[in-house]
Amino acid sequence: MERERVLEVKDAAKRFRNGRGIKGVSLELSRGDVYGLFGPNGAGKTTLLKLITGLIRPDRGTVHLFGKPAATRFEEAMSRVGCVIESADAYEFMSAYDNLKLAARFYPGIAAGRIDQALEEVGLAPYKKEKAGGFSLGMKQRLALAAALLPGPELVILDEPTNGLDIEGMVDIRRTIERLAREQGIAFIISSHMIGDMEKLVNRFGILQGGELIRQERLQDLLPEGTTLEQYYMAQIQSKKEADAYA
Ligand SMILES: Nc1ncnc2c1ncn2[C@@H]1O[C@H](COP(=O)(O)OP(=O)(O)OP(=O)(O)O)[C@@H](O)[C@H]1O
Repeated sequence: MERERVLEVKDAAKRFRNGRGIKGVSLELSRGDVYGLFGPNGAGKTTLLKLITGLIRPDRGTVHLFGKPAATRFEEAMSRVGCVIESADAYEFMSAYDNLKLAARFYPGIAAGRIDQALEEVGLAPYKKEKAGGFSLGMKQRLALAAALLPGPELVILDEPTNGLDIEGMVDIRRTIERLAREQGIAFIISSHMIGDMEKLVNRFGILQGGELIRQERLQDLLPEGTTLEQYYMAQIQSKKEADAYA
C-alpha cells in the first residue's frame, strides 16, 4: 500500500542577491520517512528548509504539504508540521515545562497534558521543573524537539539537530527520532553534517551542492559492501566538483 505523501517540493528555486540559493530542487516525503539532507556549508540546506516552512518564498516552484499547496493553505498545512530551524534556544531562566507552555501559545486548542506528553517523548519529563539555563546542549536540543512535537505533527523539520553534541547527546537524539518515526509514523527531514551518525537513522537522503540536489537516494541497497555513507557522500561531492570544473 502506498504511504501517505507528506511533502512534495517541485522545482523550487530561490536566488539571493549574492547569487547563492537553491536551484530547481524537487523532493518527496511519505509518512514514516526519515530523510537526511546533506551538503557542504553554504549548499542551501537551511534555505530549502526555510522554503518548505514558508519562512522564505521561492522565486519558482511549489511546495505541497499533505497534498495541499502550502502557499495558499499555509496555516492549515503548518498546523501539522513541527520545526526547529537555526536555533534551539530556550528561555534560560524558565523551567523546561514553562518554556513549552510559552511555545504552546502558538498552537491554539492544544490538549491539556500535551506538554507533559511532549516532555515524556523526548525523555525530559524528570527535568520538567528545572531551569533550561542549567541544561546541556543535548537537553536543549531535546527541549526544542519537544516544542516542535507539541501540535502532534506528522512532519518534523530539523536543521542540524546534532550540531555541537557529544556522542552520547547524538545517540540520544537519534534514538528519540528513530522511535518517533517508528511508533508514531512521523516523517522527518533533517539537515546534518554528521553523515556517519545519520547513516544509522535515515532511510532516504539527498545531497545538496551549490544549491542543486545532485543526488537523491534510498539508503537501503545503495551502498556496496564495506562502503560507508560518508565515503559515498565524499565521492559524489568530488565528482560534481570535477564535472563543474570541466563544464
Ligand atoms: N537571507 C539571505 N540573504 C542572502 N544570502 C543568503 C541568505 N540566506 C542564505 N544565503 C546564502 O545562501 C547560501 C546557502 O545558505 P544556507 O544557509 O541555506 O546553507 P547551508 O547548506 O544551510 O549551510 P550550513 O551547512 O553552513 O548551515 C549561502 O551562501 C548564504 O550566504
